[in-house]
Amino acid sequence: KEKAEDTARQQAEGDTGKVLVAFFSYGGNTRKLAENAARYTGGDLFRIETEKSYAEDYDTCLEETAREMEQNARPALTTHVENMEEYDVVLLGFPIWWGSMPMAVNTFLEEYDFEGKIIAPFCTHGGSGLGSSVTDIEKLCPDAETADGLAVYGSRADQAGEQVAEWLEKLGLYGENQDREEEIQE
Ligand SMILES: Cc1cc2nc3c(=O)[nH]c(=O)nc-3n(C[C@H](O)[C@H](O)[C@H](O)COP(=O)(O)O)c2cc1C
Repeated sequence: KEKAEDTARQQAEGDTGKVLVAFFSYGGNTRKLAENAARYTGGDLFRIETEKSYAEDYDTCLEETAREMEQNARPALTTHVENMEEYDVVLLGFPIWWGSMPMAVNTFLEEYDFEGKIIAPFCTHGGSGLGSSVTDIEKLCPDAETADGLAVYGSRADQAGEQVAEWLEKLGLYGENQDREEEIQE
């Protein structure tokens, strides 16, 4: 089944090159955006996962992640992109944690060579918007081109299909062969 999906994705690729949709999500909000983005671009979906699991309890998770921020930690990842050199565009999704991206996204960005690639960030958040994430990405990946980012309120993640589609259209990444009508009817 996966092979067939891969082929369909390859056929859906436009002139913009091959797209990877890499995302980190703790509560599932960002995952919804990522799934839409993969569907609309025909890109490959990749979930950034950490060795450690963050506490389900929100306050405990806040404490854990605050400590990571203080220590400028690089949590180890259990998932890896085998063929990063094949991608021209990386749509990078994450929740805003403490005003920027989770430290696991830093680990991800340091693992690969993004030279010549376009990184288009998207996030879900509780009010911060993209925070300092874009600047942080640019610092970690000075050889990549950073495209305009998308910020969606976490509470709106379920209804963000159209926002995601419009963002991708602006970036010229919206796939012609995707059946947007099914998802977003006026
Ligand atoms: C540890 C932690 C820190 C957070 N820090 C912020 C923040 O600084 N600013 C903000 O707007 N939202 C913050 N949030 C809210 C999340 O960004 C928001 O709920 C997001 O949609 C979660 O995405 P997810 O379900 O994909 O994990 C934080 C959430 C958590 C769990």
